[in-house]
Amino acid sequence: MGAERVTRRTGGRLVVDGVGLTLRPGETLGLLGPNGAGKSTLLRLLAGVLAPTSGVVTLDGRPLAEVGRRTVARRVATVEQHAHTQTELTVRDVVALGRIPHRRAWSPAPASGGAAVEAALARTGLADRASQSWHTLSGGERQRTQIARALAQEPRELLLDEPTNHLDIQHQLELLELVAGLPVTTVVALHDLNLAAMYCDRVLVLRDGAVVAEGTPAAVLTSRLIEDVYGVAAEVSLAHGHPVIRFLRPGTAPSGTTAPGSWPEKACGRAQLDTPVHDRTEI
Ligand SMILES: Nc1ncnc2c1ncn2[C@@H]1O[C@H](COP(=O)(O)OP(=O)(O)OP(=O)(O)O)[C@@H](O)[C@H]1O
Repeated sequence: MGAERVTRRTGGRLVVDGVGLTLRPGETLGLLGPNGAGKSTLLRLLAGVLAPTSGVVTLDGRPLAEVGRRTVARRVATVEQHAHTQTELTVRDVVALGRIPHRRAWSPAPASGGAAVEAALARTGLADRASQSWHTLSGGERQRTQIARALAQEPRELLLDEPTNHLDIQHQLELLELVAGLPVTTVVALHDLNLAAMYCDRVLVLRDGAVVAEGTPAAVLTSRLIEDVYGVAAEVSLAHGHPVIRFLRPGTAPSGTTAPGSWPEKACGRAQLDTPVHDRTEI
């Protein structure tokens, strides 16, 4: 899957601005950037749900329009931020929706949902919830059900929009562990830079719809980039080969120093004032 100079204009504004990307088979690419940067829109363009204003999205080097809707529907699974249903469905029913693109016309759905559905339920820890009504699930359980639906589809490309929303820390880690371990090419929009650093092979940072950085988390997630793109001061260190980001409260100096105006300055005197606040550790 790839994108060549993909642009999307909405409401007279460039929401996605000339994005190019080439996904490597099996990799997990993190899509980063502040609110409104264009992450969700780019995911929808990659999924073929939205059409680019200009540029082209490709699957195996062919434009999506040439590949055909049915093939795209089988190959590419998406998990959007907010899933709703008016219908009374069980967890298993929702997960079984993932099989629809694989069904031949007019063939009935298997009564149990089939092996792919059961495997997806088991992988997401929902097997014992399979008969529960979707409407009674917690936010996190709903999120996991959507992931299970995407897995039941047995896609080759998986597009996830902030899948860790609503999940407690254990389930955030488990979900990304699961996603990163799948033999599936994955693009995942994330707000948590530490999770991106832990689980993504590469990250792509968007700002105002345009790519501002792309590469391994260690190469991209520097304190300078975080300050530049998010306007937030951070210290970045390396642990187990990936960056660990510690955000600093506004006006706080890096560890080992003290920001002017904070209490030790008064206690320790003038020397502390000479430490520049912007001199932060960068890997
Ligand atoms: N249908 C629309 N009409 C007008 N503006 C839109 C439309 N869809 C998206 N936008 C705008 O496009 C920009 C990008 O939105 P998008 O949802 O892609 O950003 P995002 O990076 O996913 O944001 P977030 O992190 O907040 O989810 C936003 O400023 C949004 O308001």
